[in-house]
This record gives sequence, C-alpha cells and structure tokens, in this order.
Amino acid sequence: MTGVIVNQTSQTASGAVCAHWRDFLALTKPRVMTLVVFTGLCGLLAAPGHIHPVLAFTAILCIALGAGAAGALNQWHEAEIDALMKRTANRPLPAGRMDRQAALHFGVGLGVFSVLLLGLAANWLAAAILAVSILFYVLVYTVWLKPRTAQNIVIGGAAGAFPPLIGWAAVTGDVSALPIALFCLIFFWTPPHFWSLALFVKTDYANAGIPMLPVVAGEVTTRRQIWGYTAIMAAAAMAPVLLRLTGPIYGTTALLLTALFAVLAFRVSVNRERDPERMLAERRLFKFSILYLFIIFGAVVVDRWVYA
Ligand code: HEM
Ligand SMILES: CC(C)=CCC/C(C)=C/CC/C(C)=C/COP(=O)(O)OP(=O)(O)O
Repeated sequence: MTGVIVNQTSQTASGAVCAHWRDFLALTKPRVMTLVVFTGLCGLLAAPGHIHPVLAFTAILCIALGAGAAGALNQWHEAEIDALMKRTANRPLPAGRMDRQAALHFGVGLGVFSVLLLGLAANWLAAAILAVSILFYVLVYTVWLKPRTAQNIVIGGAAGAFPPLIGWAAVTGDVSALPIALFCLIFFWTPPHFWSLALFVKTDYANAGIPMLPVVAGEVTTRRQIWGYTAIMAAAAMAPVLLRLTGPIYGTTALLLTALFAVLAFRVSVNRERDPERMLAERRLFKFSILYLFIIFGAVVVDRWVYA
C-alpha cells in the first residue's frame, strides 16, 4: 500500500517532496467534511428568502473549502502526533508524502480564499462566521485545548457547529433562532459522537499523549458523560419544535431518531466491555451519530419547505 502511494510523489532537485493531488485532498479530511458541508447546505436551504443558485453553490463551495483549510492546518500542526497513531499514521505528512510547508501554504491559501470569496459572493457576516470557525478549529481546538484538557472537544466542538449559521447567514444576512438552535444541536451532539469513538481508539490517544476523556478520566466517566450529553442533545433536538420554529415533519423525525440515539447511548453508558475490538455498542453509537445528523438536518429542510 505504502509502496503504491510513494510512487505517486516525486522529489525536486532540492529534495522537497512534490505531493500528489490525492494527498492535498486527504489533507482536507473529505469524509468528515461531507457532513460539515451538508449541515451548512441545510442551513442555507432552510433559510427564508431567495439566493441566486450560482451564489448558493458558491457559498456551499466556500464552506467546503474553509472546512478543508481547517483540516489541512490541523494536520500541519499535528504531523508528529498523527505519526504516533495507527488511525492517522498514513496521512500525507506523517507518511512523508508531503512537505509541511506545502501543507501550511495550502491551508492558509485555501482559508483566506474561501473567506474572501464568501464575503464577495454572499455577505461579510457569513464570511466572518466562516473565518471564526476556521480559527476556532485551528487555534482554539487544535493548538490550545486538544493537547491540554479532556474538555477539548466540548468547547472546541463549537467549530463544527457553525456551518448551519453560515449557510443561513449567506441567504438572509443575519442569524436567528432556528440556526442558533441547530448550532446547539451539533454542539451537544459532538461529545457522544466523538467519545463513543474515543472509547475504542483510546490506546491510540494514550500512545500519542493526547488527554482525551477515556484516557484521563477513565471509561466509566466517559460512558456517563456520553449519556449526560445525549440528554442535553435531546433537549436541543426538540427545541425547534417547542419554539414552533419547525413543524410536525421535523418533530416526528427528531423524536424517533433521538429516541433511538438515546437507546444506543444508554447501552454504551451501561456497557462494561474493556476490549476495544468488542466494543460493539460504542461502534454502533458512533456510526449512528453520523446518520442521525444527516437525517435530522434533512428533515429540517423538508419541514421548512412543506410548511413554508
Ligand atoms: C471536535 C469535534 C469532533 C471531533 C474531535 C471529531 C472526531 C472524529 C474522528 C476522530 C473521526 C474518525 C474518522 C477519521 O479519522 O477521519 C470522526 C469521524 C467523523 N466525523 Fe467527527 N469529530 C468532531 C466533530 C464532527 C462534526 C461537527 C461533524 C459534522 C458535522 C463530524 C462528522 C464526522 C463524520 C461524517 C465522520 C465519519 C468519517 C468517515 O466516514 O470516515 N465530526 N470524527
Ligand atoms: C470551517 C469549518 C466549518 C470548520 C469545521 C471544522 C470541524 C470542526 C470539523 C469537524 C471536526 C473534526 C474534523 C474533528 C476531527 O478531530 P481531530 O482534529 O482531533 O481529529 P484527528 O485526530 O482525526 O486529527
């Protein structure tokens, strides 16, 4: 596998590595970013008012490019840490397929370009929120909190919650109750999403010296916290219905999906399995967390269109 990838890079006369375009793509964490971009798209589609389809496409492209820039700068900063973890060791920087400077230039260039383009195509409020999300993910989460505290993802997770606000602001030029409720939903969804995964990749984080919750506080505390945040997330998921911001389509979908999420989170909270290979409840919750956000955000859009 490694041999194949190494063949895709070449070296200049000065010894610098010329990375393949696939490595630049990998730097943007494309799989994670699909959901980030989807929540931004749903924020845009749920917003009242009209935006020209070309501008709408540009706005979503800017969210994708901005999120990709954030991912690239995260990998630029964490090259040494990524080399210590099985899950991340084959990324372009730790695997030696790309120079760190190229990753830095790529990340900064893409970030600046995405913010400026969004400001020019949509408005400067949307661009400012995009800039805040990039800076929040890179500086607050990656550089400051991640290596220091087990609460890193609780606070740092806010970065991933901004896209619905960006999409909404791109159309309306402001933010209001519904996009703020959607921000809260992603914010409180992030701890169960990430800690369910952290339970079965705990050894990786321990080896890399990153103070993720299962490493520093133990598995029992992590399982309890997953359950606690799921309860708050459930309240956030129902808030748009209680505040009459959405109708019965969203209400029914949110109720059913959140009930299922709660069942899976409860199973994790009472599970005492210690072998990461056999942590089926945790793997199930992690996978379902992704499906959950896709469907619930889709339901917001369908609901707003049907009851508009
Ligand atoms: C600080 C907050 C978060 C942390 C620490 C986190 C961490 C992770 C990690 C470590 C993975 C494993 C997959 C990989 O190595 O790429 C993952 C997967 C994933 N995350 Fe998160 N995540 C966070 C927030 C979010 C947010 C806000 C979204 C989207 C709204 C998201 C969407 C996804 C998706 C779609 C995957 C699956 C990717 C795949 O199929 O490989 N995550 N997350
Ligand atoms: C501009 C914008 C909308 C940005 C959103 C960026 C964002 C917060 C994305 C989702 C979170 C994410 C990729 C976490 C990975 O955590 P990690 O970096 O700890 O994971 P790793 O160990 O895989 O590097």
